[in-house]
Amino acid sequence: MSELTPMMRQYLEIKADHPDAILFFRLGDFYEMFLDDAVKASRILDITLTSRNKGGDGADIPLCGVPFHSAAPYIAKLVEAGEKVAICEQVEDPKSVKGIVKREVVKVVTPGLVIDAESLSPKENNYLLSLFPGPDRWGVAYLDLSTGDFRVTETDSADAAWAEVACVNPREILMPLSFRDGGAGSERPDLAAGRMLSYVDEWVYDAEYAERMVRNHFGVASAEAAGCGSMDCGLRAVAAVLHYLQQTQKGDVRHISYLQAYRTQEFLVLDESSRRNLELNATIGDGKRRGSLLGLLDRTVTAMGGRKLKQWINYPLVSIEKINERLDAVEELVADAEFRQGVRAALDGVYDLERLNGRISLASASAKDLVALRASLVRLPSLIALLTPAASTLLARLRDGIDLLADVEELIGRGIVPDPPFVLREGGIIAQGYHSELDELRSISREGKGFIARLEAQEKARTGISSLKVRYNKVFGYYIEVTKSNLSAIPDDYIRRQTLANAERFITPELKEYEEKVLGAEDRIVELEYALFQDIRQRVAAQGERIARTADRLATLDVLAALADVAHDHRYVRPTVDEGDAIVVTGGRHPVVEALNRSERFVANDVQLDNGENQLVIITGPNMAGKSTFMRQVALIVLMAQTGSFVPADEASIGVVDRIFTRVGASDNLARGQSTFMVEMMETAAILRNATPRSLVVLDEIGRGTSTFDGVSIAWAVAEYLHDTERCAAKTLFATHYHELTELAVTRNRVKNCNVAVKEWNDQVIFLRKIVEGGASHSYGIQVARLAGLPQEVIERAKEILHNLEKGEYAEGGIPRIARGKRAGAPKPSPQLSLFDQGDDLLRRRIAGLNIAALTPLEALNILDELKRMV
Ligand SMILES: Nc1ncnc2c1ncn2[C@@H]1O[C@H](COP(=O)(O)OP(=O)(O)OP(=O)(O)O)[C@@H](O)[C@H]1O
Repeated sequence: MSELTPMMRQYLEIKADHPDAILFFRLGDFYEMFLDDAVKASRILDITLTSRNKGGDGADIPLCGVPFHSAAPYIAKLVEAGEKVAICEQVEDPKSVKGIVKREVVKVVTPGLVIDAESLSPKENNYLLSLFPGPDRWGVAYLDLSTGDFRVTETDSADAAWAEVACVNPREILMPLSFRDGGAGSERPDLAAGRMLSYVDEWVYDAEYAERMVRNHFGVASAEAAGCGSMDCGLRAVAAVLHYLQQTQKGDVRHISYLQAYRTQEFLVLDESSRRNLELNATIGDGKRRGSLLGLLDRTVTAMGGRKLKQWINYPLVSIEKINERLDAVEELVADAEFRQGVRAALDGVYDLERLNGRISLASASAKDLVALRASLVRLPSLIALLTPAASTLLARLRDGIDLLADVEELIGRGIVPDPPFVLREGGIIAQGYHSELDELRSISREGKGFIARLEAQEKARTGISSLKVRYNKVFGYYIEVTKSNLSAIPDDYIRRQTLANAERFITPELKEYEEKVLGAEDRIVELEYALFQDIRQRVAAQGERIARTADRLATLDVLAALADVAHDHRYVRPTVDEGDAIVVTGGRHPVVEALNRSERFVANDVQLDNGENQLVIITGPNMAGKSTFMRQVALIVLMAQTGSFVPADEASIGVVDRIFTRVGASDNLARGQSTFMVEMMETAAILRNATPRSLVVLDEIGRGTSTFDGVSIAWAVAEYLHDTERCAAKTLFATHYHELTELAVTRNRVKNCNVAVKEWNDQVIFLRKIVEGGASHSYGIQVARLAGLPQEVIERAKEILHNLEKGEYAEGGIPRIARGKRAGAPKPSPQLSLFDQGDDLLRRRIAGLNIAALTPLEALNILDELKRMV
């Protein structure tokens, strides 16, 4: 080590503090990477890896580099590949007499802290999420550094905390260091996968430190004032985020000025699988946005509106007052098409103010960003004018809360040219008239250039050399060029500088004097422009809170207008949302199936669920009839109503729901090492534990993942439990293929049977898609299998087996009908009896199945004994 060059020593020292990051080590106009970092970076970035003797001991060190001026895309690519990048610059060392000698890390870019990569999709947040597992609660905090959106909550279980992770979908998760080995990350590898896990020292989570951190950052007297309230675990999760920010972002993070604390009870609780099953954000099949509820409703015209809509859909409200406030606003926008379109058009040119604000605050905004901010602000007065007559409380509040930010608009308009260049250091950014010294320098530069043109004419006249040129290059500055044939005519005051093949170059004292003035002015212009730009950017950054508030209001307005637009186009109606206990929907439709499945007209259906006679609705019907679609549609209508959206129905009255649980189909979670059946049972257990009479439960064929007898028994018992247990007597839709369950209605008075009607025609089944009262008589599984293209031979044999099963399994003489032919020497299987036969029926069937003529006396005696025991 002692033989290393000083530079390498410095590199290794810095690297020791950032072992998990690729170090971008500034050397002149390049960022260099060494050793393992170089090997990794050259592979990911596909750039040349070289080696050089920097070790001083003869050892070659691998290295690669990227130009300083165009480093951003390389950094973005590394971060995209899941790496952290520590940017190390030369900084002035106050202790050093010579000036710049020190290098230090000025910023660490991590996947969760990306603010301006192309990979940031406009309508998605890029969250850094922090988990703090306390003894009985979990703190969850998440921040989008690019927008300043910062939220905190607490959950009462690890599952609920991971449900937040699934919903928030962060790129990076912060956890206490003690969880590195086999801790929380390994608890849910499926959710941890694909996200960077970063660990924070335990002491950061110390209550006192956390409180101090939060107070200092938000400049408030207590954590309570910062919005953390009494969330002790939440506070610690927040502190970890702030600590991590301090470690990675050396710059100002003023735009992170507001922490939004929420309690899960303030929202309709949706667990992870319900969000997935209802396809709120993405489809189950291909994980795409198209085909999801969000995909359908997202007609927002701004990126911030898109992000807010996602927030609304994932966190529907439970406050009737707030829901109706949103619905009033949507109604006003639905009713007046001109108003709605006007608002949407006014918002259409508004840029992503949240991200612009983030970049401005983090001093990475370009002049173009400031111009974009101004272009957005310019649109606000006409938007306010449009909103002036708005009557609904929410629209009026938004209108009154939008800050025109006229001072910011004026400053940018006065200071920055309308179409500035991308590169800040090229000049041409600051508008004429903004700064007198700059104007003066510019006129010197202009005049200087004019002087040089005049000088050329003057020298031509003085020397009589018509081909004489005044030119400029970086080495000599301005010079006079005379071709060889004219050399005899040059005056005495010309000083030779360079001889070329055909010409010679000269300077004169007068030319040099002007040159100094012009070039000096130009250098100073670039410097001054940059300083002025930084000053403007800082002054705008100081207004970050105001910009953030206005951005939030514009986003809300955008969401309301988008919901209204969809409602208008798809003929949705305003639901009545109240405290009643009933969900009554007439002519309900599945919003997405209706919109996307154009090959079949959507058949609307009614539903009534309440805590009385219609608490538990058992839905039977063939496969493919539309049971799942119907149940999901009910859940989506409730969810949309509580989001503040109109709903796809002729009429809907929704008694507000506290939770929606869905247990739909088989969702394997092999990554978690659990079987399909296990997951199904765990989800069912969670429902029975957490449902309340105000909840909506959707159960689709539970118990299907095991043997028929076990399955039907579990399904039956679960249904009974949901009916009989007061604590969790939720409004329940229960689809099943076990027709036996329809019997529940006989003994339980809050059970209703429904089925999805079909028509039989020529041994074919025609789906009517209509939900009607009563249980289904048939499964029609075989007909559906035929539709799916099973070979005719298999279909015929299945029918035969079905017939036999229905008629009893044995032919006369005890020959089993299902297996073709007799099994030699095998003991006779006992006849499979219906689960729900009464004891007498068993006896009767056993006797009916006897072929007396074929029995030996001993067999007859044994059977008699068996029958006696049965009695
Ligand atoms: N009301 C409806 N109107 C029009 N098409 C519908 C309707 N309901 C369902 N469909 C169509 O029928 C298809 C099958 O519906 P769904 O999956 O809900 O049936 P299912 O009864 O749950 O079937 P399985 O028991 O096999 O799961 C859907 O993909 C949808 O396109």
